[in-house]
Formats: sequence, C-alpha cells, structure tokens
Amino acid sequence: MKQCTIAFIGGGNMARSLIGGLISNQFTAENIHVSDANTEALDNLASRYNVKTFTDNLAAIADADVIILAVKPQQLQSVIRQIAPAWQQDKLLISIAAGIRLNDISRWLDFEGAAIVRAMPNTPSLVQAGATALCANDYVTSAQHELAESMLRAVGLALWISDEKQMDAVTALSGSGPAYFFLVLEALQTAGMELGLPEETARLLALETSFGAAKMALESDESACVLRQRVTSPGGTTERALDVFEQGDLRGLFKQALTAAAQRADELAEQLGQDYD
Ligand SMILES: NC(=O)C1=CN([C@@H]2O[C@H](COP(=O)(O)OP(=O)(O)OC[C@H]3O[C@@H](n4cnc5c(N)ncnc54)[C@H](OP(=O)(O)O)[C@@H]3O)[C@@H](O)[C@H]2O)C=CC1
Ligand SMILES: O=C(O)[C@@H]1CCC=N1
Repeated sequence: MKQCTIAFIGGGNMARSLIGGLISNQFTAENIHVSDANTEALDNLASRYNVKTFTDNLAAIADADVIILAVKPQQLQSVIRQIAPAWQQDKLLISIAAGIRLNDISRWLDFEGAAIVRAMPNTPSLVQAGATALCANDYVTSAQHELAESMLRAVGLALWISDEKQMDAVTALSGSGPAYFFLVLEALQTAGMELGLPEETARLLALETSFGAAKMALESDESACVLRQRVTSPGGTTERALDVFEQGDLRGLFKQALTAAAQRADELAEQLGQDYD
C-alpha cells in the first residue's frame, strides 16, 4: 500500500481496530495521527501502537492525506464544521459513521469539489478479518479510490457499492454483524456449560466451531445451505437442534434484527442530517 499520512478523528473502538489492523499489516505508525477528546484513549493508542496523538483535531489533520472520521454520528457535524476551514482540495475525507450520508457530510464541509468516501468497516479489522463496504462521491479521483480501497483491504475485505442507499443494509449486516456472532458465541458457551461442560472447554469448542464453520464456508464452492445439510444426518442430532431453531423462527428473527438496525441507521441520518437528494 502507498504510504500516506492518515489522521483519525476519534480514537475509540472502531478507530482502534483499524489502526491495529493497519499496523499489523506494515503500515508505518508515524504516518498515523489520532485525535481524540479523551486523553486516556490517546495514551493507550500511543503506548500500544506508537501512533502520533493529538487533542487538537486541526493539528491532527494538518499534513494528512486521508482523514478518517471515527466519531459517533452525533458528533460528526460539529467535527466536520470544525475542520472545514482547514480543508484542502487534495485531501480525502472518509466517514465511517453509521447512517450519515455523503450529501450531509459534503454540506457540512462546505468545500466545493471535496472528495468524500463513506465506509462501513467492522471491528475484526483489528485481526485483518474485517469486512468493509465503501461508496464515494463524484469528486473522488481514481487514485483516491485506490488509496481508500487499499487501506481498507489491508484490514480485510473491501467492496465498493454504487448505490449509497445500500449502506444502511451493509451497516445492519456486516457493520453490526460481529456483535451477532459474539452473542451466538456467548449463547453456545452458556448452553454447553448448562449441559455439563467445563467453562473453558465450552468456550474453546464454541470458538473453534464458529471459526471452522466460517473458514469452511469461505473456502468451499458450496453454499451455506449445502454445508449445513452435510452436517445434518437424517434422524440425527443436528436435525433435532435445527428443528428447534426453525420453530423459534431464527430466520425471521434475523430479518427483524437487521431491519431494526437498518432503520436505526436511517433514523440517525434523518435526525442528524437530511434526506437523500
Ligand atoms: N464500533 C463499531 O463496531 C463500528 C463503529 N462504526 C462507526 O464508527 C464511529 C465510532 O464508533 P466507535 O469507535 O464505536 O465509538 P467510540 O465512542 O468508541 O469512539 C469515538 C471516539 O471519539 C471521541 N470524540 C468525541 N468527540 C470528539 C471530537 N470532537 N473530536 C475528537 N474525538 C472525539 C470519543 O471520546 P469520548 O468517549 O470522550 O466522547 C471517543 O473516544 C461511529 O460513527 C460508528 O457509527 C462503524 C463501524 C463499526
Ligand atoms: O452500533 C453502531 O451504531 C455501530 C455502527 C455499526 C457497528 N457499530
């Protein structure tokens, strides 16, 4: 990846995952600036990753090529308005905030021709197993497209979407998605323990099973449906368990959950910004 200077505004959970993943993938720490209101978060990042830290957002972005906005959606407008007077044509702005749309970001930045990308990464970026979707406004050059993609590809899968409206679905699926799998892990471990397994045994079996299933699905030409059927012997144990999931409408629950997450992203955009033009 071309070494540019990246400034993160907001050094919380998601920024930490991206920074950790970039540094593990040979990105130079001194080319990473992080600015945050919380000095404890900054000290942790500096001692762990040796990145340059700032409490002044304008100082953090001064000589940065790419600025990644990693503050909560509710803080996005004030941060953008704060950095707007220092904006320069050759900088690339990447927002990872849930919901908030390119048009609103552009309006708040108020800089003719500003190159802006919306990205929705997820926390497994920390271990280079992230999944990110990106969309760009019309001012993003092909070099900036490549730069944004290569940065996010350094921490996992990076996919472009052409219709920004799909970003809320992406947020519901892969942005929030790691939490769903962590919930499943917790539930598997607890159920295993309730069936008599020691805690550590249940934890390890749940973890390796999840990892194995994902790795197998990734490496296989077969669909998840076919792979599931291969585990399910007629009249066997899996069939009984899957019947319980189907009776409890697990698929319907996932649909409701993702719909609720996507609606929340849309709500955030409505509350904090404006509608699509
Ligand atoms: N967490 C995740 O899995 C994902 C999150 N996102 C998006 O990433 C963004 C950040 O989320 P997350 O990392 O979880 O949130 P965090 O709250 O963990 O991180 C945000 C950080 O920004 C700091 N901050 C607040 N105001 C300012 C400011 N004016 N200038 C600089 N820093 C400031 C906060 O400090 P303080 O705590 O003191 O307010 C906090 O440390 C959100 O918009 C979210 O939608 C996207 C994909 C996945
Ligand atoms: O929960 C949230 O709002 C953020 C966005 C996607 C994951 N975390």
